[in-house]
Amino acid sequence: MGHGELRGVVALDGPSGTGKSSAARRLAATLRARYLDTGAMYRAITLAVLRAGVEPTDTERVVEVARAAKLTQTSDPDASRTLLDGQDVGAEIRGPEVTLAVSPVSAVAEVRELLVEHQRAIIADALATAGGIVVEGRDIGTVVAPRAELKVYLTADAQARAQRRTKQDTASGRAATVDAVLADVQRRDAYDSSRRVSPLRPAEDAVELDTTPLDLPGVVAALLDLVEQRGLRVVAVGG
Ligand SMILES: Nc1ncnc2c1ncn2[C@@H]1O[C@H](COP(=O)(O)OP(=O)(O)O)[C@@H](O)[C@H]1O
Ligand SMILES: Nc1ccn([C@@H]2O[C@H](COP(=O)(O)OP(=O)(O)O)[C@@H](O)[C@H]2O)c(=O)n1
Repeated sequence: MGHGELRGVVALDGPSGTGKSSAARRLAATLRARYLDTGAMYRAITLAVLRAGVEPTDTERVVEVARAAKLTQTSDPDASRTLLDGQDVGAEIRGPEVTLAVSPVSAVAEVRELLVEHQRAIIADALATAGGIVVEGRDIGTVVAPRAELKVYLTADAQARAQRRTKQDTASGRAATVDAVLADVQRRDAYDSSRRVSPLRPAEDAVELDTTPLDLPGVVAALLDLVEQRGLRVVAVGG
């Protein structure tokens, strides 16, 4: 497999609706690098919990389900797929049931240990085969890849984030009002930031980027600038 133009790990963290997934995917595609959506992995385990009829707050049983689940997360930016027990669950994990239950499931230490180990293996494989990977989530710069070559913490006004999410939900056929989405975004912000294990927060050496006034191409351009400033973009030879 030919190497892309990114050398190393770019860690993108931040709250919901700041543009992590879209920006990370576009950045990775531009640099012919890999892309890892860690939120999709927490969502898939949450789906497994719901399917098993387990309460998201029943820690012991949540851990059992997480251990038994067969999760596959691919890292192709043009076709990022999430498989649970062999089935593509990409659409279902974005639904409201999973969104409502994902924060308590993600707060369980054993669930995080399992997934962090899995994520590190995917990152190691990407570095060996493609040379670079853009990883997005809540704890990438702080826990999953603390030695990432570039860490960016995306922010945006809650109102702007809720508007983006509402538009996205409506476009994918899910009824949503800005008020309801704003309430969900604020609930998850509070839960994810205050949990004991790996709370959402910027790494000390992260660059903060406020995306409120930017459109998506603007965010990607700012990220590309940072990648180039750090000397992480290399010209592919014979790739
Ligand atoms: N800078 C931006 N301006 C406007 N819309 C954006 C911007 N960044 C992302 N979006 C849109 O907002 C929605 C949420 O973005 P997403 O990348 O899923 O955020 P996150 O992964 O941080 O939750 C998507 O529909 C995306 O296209
Ligand atoms: N690295 C990560 C990624 C997601 N998560 C959890 O998973 C949830 C869903 O993440 P996501 O990135 O898919 O959610 P959105 O921001 O796209 O709505 C978050 O609210 C966190 O509770 C986490 O704890 N750690």
